[in-house]
Amino acid sequence: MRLPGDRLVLDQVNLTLHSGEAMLLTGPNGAGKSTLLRTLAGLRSPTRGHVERNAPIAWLGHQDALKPALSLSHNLALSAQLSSVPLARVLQALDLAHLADVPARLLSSGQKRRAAFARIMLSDAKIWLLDEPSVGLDQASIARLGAIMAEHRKQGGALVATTHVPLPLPEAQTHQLPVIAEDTTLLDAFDEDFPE
Ligand SMILES: Nc1ncnc2c1ncn2[C@@H]1O[C@H](COP(=O)(O)OP(=O)(O)OP(=O)(O)O)[C@@H](O)[C@H]1O
Repeated sequence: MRLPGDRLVLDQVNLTLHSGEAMLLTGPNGAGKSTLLRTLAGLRSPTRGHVERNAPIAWLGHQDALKPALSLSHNLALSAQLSSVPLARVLQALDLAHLADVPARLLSSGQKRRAAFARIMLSDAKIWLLDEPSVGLDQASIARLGAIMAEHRKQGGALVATTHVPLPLPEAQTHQLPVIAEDTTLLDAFDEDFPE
């Protein structure tokens, strides 16, 4: 994968994920974990090669995408309306039920992260693509996330997660990405993204 500035971040990546499986993308800052995940999601096209997806995907990015003035349950209302999973069950699984009527602006960062994860659970998608899902979560919440991800796999789902910390994902494949590009090429990328 080449980014603006002719920056090579991913080279010779070959991954396969089956139903029930999980994959962790690891590597240092800047190695290309998010870029690979965005490519898997179809948010970016690979310079060479291709991605085959044969099931719907749900995407958890770095932004929690909550409207500050709306309550947690209002923020999730549209996803809940389209979902086959009851919102109450999702809120309970994420220990968010007691916060349903609280405006999102009053939630802590870990609570916001769990709220963003609620959308994933409500998506009905078979493939979950999770960019650093545990950021801001305490140990109990990470364990809860582990149980939710295990249940998703048990139901035939699959997931790919980027992470800098160990996640409770038994029998997950780990794909470690190396840093390929020098950071100095970023300046060229900047010029290309924002021409004068
Ligand atoms: N649109 C872009 N244009 C140019 N370079 C980019 C662009 N997006 C990302 N990069 C560069 O590509 C490299 C990989 O970025 P990416 O965000 O995928 O890394 P990462 O492994 O997820 O890092 P982190 O662990 O810090 O989240 C970085 O050096 C980044 O600066």
